[in-house]
Amino acid sequence: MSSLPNDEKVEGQEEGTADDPNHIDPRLLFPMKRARVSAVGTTYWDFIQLIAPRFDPDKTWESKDAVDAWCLKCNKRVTYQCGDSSGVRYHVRIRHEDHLQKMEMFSNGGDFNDSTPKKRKLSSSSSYKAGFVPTCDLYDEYLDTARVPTVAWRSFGGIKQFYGPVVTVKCFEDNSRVKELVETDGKGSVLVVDGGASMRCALLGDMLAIKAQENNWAGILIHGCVRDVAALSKVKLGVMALGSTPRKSKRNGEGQSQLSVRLGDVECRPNDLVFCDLDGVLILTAEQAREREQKAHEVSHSVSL
Ligand SMILES: O=C([O-])CC(=O)C(=O)O
Ligand SMILES: [Mg+2]
Repeated sequence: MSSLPNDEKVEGQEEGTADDPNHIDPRLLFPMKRARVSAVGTTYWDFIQLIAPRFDPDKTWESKDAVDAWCLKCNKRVTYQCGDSSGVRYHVRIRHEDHLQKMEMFSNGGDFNDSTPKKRKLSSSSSYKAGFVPTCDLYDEYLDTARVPTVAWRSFGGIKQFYGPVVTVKCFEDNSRVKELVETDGKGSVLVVDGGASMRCALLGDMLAIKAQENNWAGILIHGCVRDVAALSKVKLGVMALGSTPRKSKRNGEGQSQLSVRLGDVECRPNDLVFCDLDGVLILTAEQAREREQKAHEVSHSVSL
């Protein structure tokens, strides 16, 4: 897994670097303090530590400062962003299954306060608990049964990897529907906007992105343009688009939501599950997403019996 793009180079550091995937200066490592403990006393963080942005013996680092995580067993960097441990959970699930099986906590999506694994009702759409998985790992698993739009996406938001069930908007140079939707509760969904690839005006800027972040959208994917690029990069929201332009869009109440939309050479439907990161975009059908969830459920259930 690659490091996050906004990792900073460590100034004045003598050994190791904070952005080398295979080497770390041990002085940069610090434990995750808020790791919740499973029924059998283990956590996802038993051999994974957080990476501080620089060496400072006088500072007590917190998880919000971490630039990524480090697996002490694999000697490998693991993706981590404050508030999002899905990269760590994915790493433990894929590389340290034995540890995971001891934990008995996969069934409740990593919410370790509930120590008794329960049978979980499988949802039809919006609660995919398997967590973020890098798009290249998903591609290797699904090959071309997953949809990968042949589109030169650029990442504009402060969150570089995001995923969620799809809510669609189809519009052309009019962002009325986008504005309406970011003012509603996104429930962790990704807003997929088919803007007809228009480069003439921007369908999103920092104000609408902040609204989306406040209203629990995981991200916004725009087959079109954004603006306010400098400010957008500071908003803790996933935003990917084709490019940017200063020109704003119309707002004449045009456009439709929850239609099947087109992203370059692929179709994207409401309730598909979309994964976005710096490698691009990968879309699973709702059926594939349910199968994933079912598999995760079976693993956890066999563990908890
Ligand atoms: O208001 C718009 O249409 C886009 C924009 O500039 C913003 O969201 O900040
Ligand atoms: Mg603006």
